[in-house]
Amino acid sequence: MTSPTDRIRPAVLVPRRVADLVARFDLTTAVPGPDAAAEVTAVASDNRAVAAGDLFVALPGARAHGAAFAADAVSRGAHAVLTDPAGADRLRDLTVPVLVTDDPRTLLGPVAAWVHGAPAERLTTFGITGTNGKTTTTYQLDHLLRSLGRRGGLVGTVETRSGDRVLPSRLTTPEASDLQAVLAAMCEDGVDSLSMEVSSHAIAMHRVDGVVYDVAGFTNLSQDHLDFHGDLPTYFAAKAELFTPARARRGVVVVDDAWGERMAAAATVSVETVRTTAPAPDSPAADWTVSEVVPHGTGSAFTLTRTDGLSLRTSTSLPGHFNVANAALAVVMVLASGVDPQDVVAALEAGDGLSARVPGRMEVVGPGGDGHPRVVVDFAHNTDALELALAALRPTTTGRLAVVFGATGDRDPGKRPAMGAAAVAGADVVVITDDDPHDEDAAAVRAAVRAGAEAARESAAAAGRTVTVTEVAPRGEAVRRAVLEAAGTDTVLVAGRGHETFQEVRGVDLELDDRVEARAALHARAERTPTA
Ligand SMILES: CC(=O)N[C@H]1[C@@H](OP(=O)(O)OP(=O)(O)OC[C@H]2O[C@@H](n3ccc(=O)[nH]c3=O)[C@H](O)[C@@H]2O)O[C@H](CO)[C@@H](O)[C@@H]1O[C@H](C)C(=O)N[C@@H](C)C(=O)N[C@H](CCC(=O)O)C(=O)O
Ligand SMILES: Nc1ncnc2c1ncn2[C@@H]1O[C@H](COP(=O)(O)OP(=O)(O)OP(=O)(O)O)[C@@H](O)[C@H]1O
Repeated sequence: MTSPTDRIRPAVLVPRRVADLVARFDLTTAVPGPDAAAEVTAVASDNRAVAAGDLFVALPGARAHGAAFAADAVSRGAHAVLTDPAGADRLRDLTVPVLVTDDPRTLLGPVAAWVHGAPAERLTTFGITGTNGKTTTTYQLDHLLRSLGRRGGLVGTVETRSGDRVLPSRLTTPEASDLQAVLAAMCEDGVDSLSMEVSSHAIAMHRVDGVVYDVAGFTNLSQDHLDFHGDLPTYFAAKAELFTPARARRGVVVVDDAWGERMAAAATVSVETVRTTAPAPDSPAADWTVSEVVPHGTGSAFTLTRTDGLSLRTSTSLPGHFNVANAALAVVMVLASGVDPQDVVAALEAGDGLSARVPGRMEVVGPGGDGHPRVVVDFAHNTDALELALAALRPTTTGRLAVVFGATGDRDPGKRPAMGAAAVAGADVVVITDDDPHDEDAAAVRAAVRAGAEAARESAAAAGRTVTVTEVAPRGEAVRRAVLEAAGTDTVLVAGRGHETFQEVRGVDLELDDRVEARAALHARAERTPTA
């Protein structure tokens, strides 16, 4: 698990005078005031990540005030502290300059960008938001950019990549100070193009302040993260901010859902729209449409056409129509950045389309055959994604479709019964287990999911469909049983955790990787039936 102290930082740091920082950002100073010679070389907002020469930014938070950690930050070598008036009140005895502003969170990104020499301006930057599809689309984008001969850098839920430096992620979008340091490292590593996920939390928490994306992309919006945003319109509004001049130069919006239409209408930067499904009768025409979608290997081939007739045909190896939408978004974002369409066509041909491997996203860990089920691990952890993942696997499943999944503790309880119902609607065998219980009672979370599943099962039974619903914990055992009990023609979808390698139970990280569990179960099955 990535520790809170792990960071990718540039190796070469340029000192900045604290006095210049004060002047540039209109800061006030508390005793002892900036010593004219004081300099900082980087920025940290967590004391555990402070290196000698840093500016420590002590932020007020929901759980703590960063000022509580300022003395430790100074003992680790921080040259100055930036905080709010409440923080400054607690720091009268510090021996380094204490700089004050009313809302330091909104300055963290711009200050870190200034300290690192505005690294985002030295990269072509692509930022993707949306409830589902951000990770997949960033990998597809990165794949296409590399096929174009670009040197891609990546930031997202799975990992951060700068040249040869790779760091597993703790957050989808890192804290502003860490993000600016990564972008500076990318410049140092010769990266020229950034593909990154921008979560709604990140926008609301100012983590991407200090970046204006060359192209912003929107995948879709459905119920998620309401524990943080409160309601869907507020969640939407956080994402819509990405399509304003403060955050992007232009945008590409998938308008398959009504939220996409709203996003395109709300955008105050120039936006191109992409539609991959049949439009509702009164929908405006999209700038790009997807047609002629046919199965292609494990995924799909499709044609993408602009209203002026420009057209290209390509493919993705990732299963499901939603991955066609992600792929189309990636292509149009690259075109929107100004790359010549002929170069894009050539790169798609050279790079096998958008066939990026995305860890834990529709990842086939057992292809099926020889009497064994197909086993797929996916990150679907909300209702919409679960429905779509099941729908993506149904057409290629000749036997039963089984799903193993759970809901997260301490997060949006409203989605638990809905996920249970979605599983019953899409699968024949439903195995309810644990996701990350966090501090909640895991059995209570399962019971809430089960309530939705049982209600849906009864309705399905009334309509003549038989669905089996069971509850199995711990998760490893649930995966094992589902795989062992499946028939050779079945598909088992293990949903919700994707690439994750730890499960958090009451503050303890337990090792758990669905792909490892699934492979072990397939192995046990092969041992049990050597010539099935
Ligand atoms: C709601 C939210 O996003 N909160 C984030 C926020 O917390 P906070 O402002 O309440 O900060 P806090 O924990 O009270 O700490 C206050 C300050 O003290 C500092 N501190 C704290 C402890 C310590 O020992 N030393 C220290 O210096 C912290 O770095 C912070 O600057 O700032 C913290 C520091 O950066 C984050 O760790 C924390 O993320 C929490 C843990 C989190 O789980 N966030 C999730 C929900 C999130 O952001 N998810 C999205 C993706 C969602 C998705 O699409 O799936 C993401 O982008 O990852
Ligand atoms: N365009 C899409 N529409 C709906 N569902 C999708 C789409 N793309 C992927 N999914 C589903 O959502 C899951 C998460 O996909 P992905 O990791 O690419 O999205 P994400 O936005 O990064 O999610 P998160 O923010 O939760 O990490 C996938 O495992 C898949 O089941």
